[in-house]
Amino acid sequence: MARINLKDIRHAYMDNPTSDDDYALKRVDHVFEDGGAYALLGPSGCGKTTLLNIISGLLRPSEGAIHFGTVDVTDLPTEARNIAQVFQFPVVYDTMTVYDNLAFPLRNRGVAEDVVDRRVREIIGMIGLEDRARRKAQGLTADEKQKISLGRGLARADVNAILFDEPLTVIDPHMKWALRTQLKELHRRFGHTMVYVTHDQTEALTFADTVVVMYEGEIVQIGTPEELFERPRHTFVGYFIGSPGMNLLPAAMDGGIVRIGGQSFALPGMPQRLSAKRIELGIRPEFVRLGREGMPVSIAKVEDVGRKKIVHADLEGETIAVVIDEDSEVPAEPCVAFDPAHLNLYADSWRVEPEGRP
Ligand SMILES: Nc1ncnc2c1ncn2[C@@H]1O[C@H](COP(=O)(O)OP(=O)(O)OP(=O)(O)O)[C@@H](O)[C@H]1O
Repeated sequence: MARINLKDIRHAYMDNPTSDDDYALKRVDHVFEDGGAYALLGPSGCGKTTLLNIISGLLRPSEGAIHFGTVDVTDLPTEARNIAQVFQFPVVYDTMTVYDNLAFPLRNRGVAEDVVDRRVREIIGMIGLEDRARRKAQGLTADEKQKISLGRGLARADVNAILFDEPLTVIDPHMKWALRTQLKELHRRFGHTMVYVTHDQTEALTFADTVVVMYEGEIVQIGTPEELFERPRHTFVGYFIGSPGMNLLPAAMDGGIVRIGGQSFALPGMPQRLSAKRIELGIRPEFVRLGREGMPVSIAKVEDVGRKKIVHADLEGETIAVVIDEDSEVPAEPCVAFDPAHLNLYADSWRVEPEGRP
């Protein structure tokens, strides 16, 4: 296992990049701690796979260096980095049995056959393929083959890190949940450094202790699932995490007072003035109260989503989402009020950090 240190990494796929926009990765300076479970989360094209390929050695960064522990691996090929990788689509030996596929990475390293057997049995149980152990991979479903790929990635105990690139794409939704839980359990037991790429927030938030959110080639926030929910550092995180995402309302600020429409909010720890082109007030739909007091709204739509309802309303020309319990009623003359403890202020998309508070 190893601590992975990405030192001032930038990457451009084109020759002679000139502006920031020419870089698929603008600048990444970050440490993945030894034994941590990390998710790289972000929309398509934000640079997740580029970053993962730099860690695995499939790609050499245009600038910067990468260290595994104390070793500079920037110029080392993948084979020399001692990592396991699981890709989006199955990589299995069709003519080998499920058992031999899982044993392969261990036998390849000369691990004693009794240790191989113990480990392979453990992994086969974990991926739920006990009854297929002696069958050739050929003829298995894509779903089953991907479980073999996952199992192969987990087989060796002595790797520096295990890298997963959207590994559950071909797995059916029910099994996804089970495998994610097992991966987490495995992480707890063996303590591998794991980096897991996904564009699915549920996958990221349930798998990882720390989520690295990427947007347009940059890391916009690194935090626990709670931090990303409570205090999104960037409006993109507010919008991307949560279902529905955070409400962002155009605001003005003067003398430390934030205004939206006719309403004023005194937020503790805010500067007196902000020199930003765009100021927004962010509040999660879960922290908006719908009742008879506050700012009047008109209701556009009410969605029933199981145990909750999502109310979409119009507040002074802006659409706002509110989450209420399924048995709550929408009042005749509805108003919204914001829980001040959960208000976030954004200047040009970045959170204004209150002085003396997190
Ligand atoms: N081989 C390549 N040559 C040129 N541009 C590339 C190459 N690979 C990726 N890119 C570009 O780099 C940017 C980042 O791509 P990357 O695949 O890292 O994003 P991603 O977040 O992993 O997206 P996805 O989830 O769709 O795989 C994108 O604009 C993409 O078009």
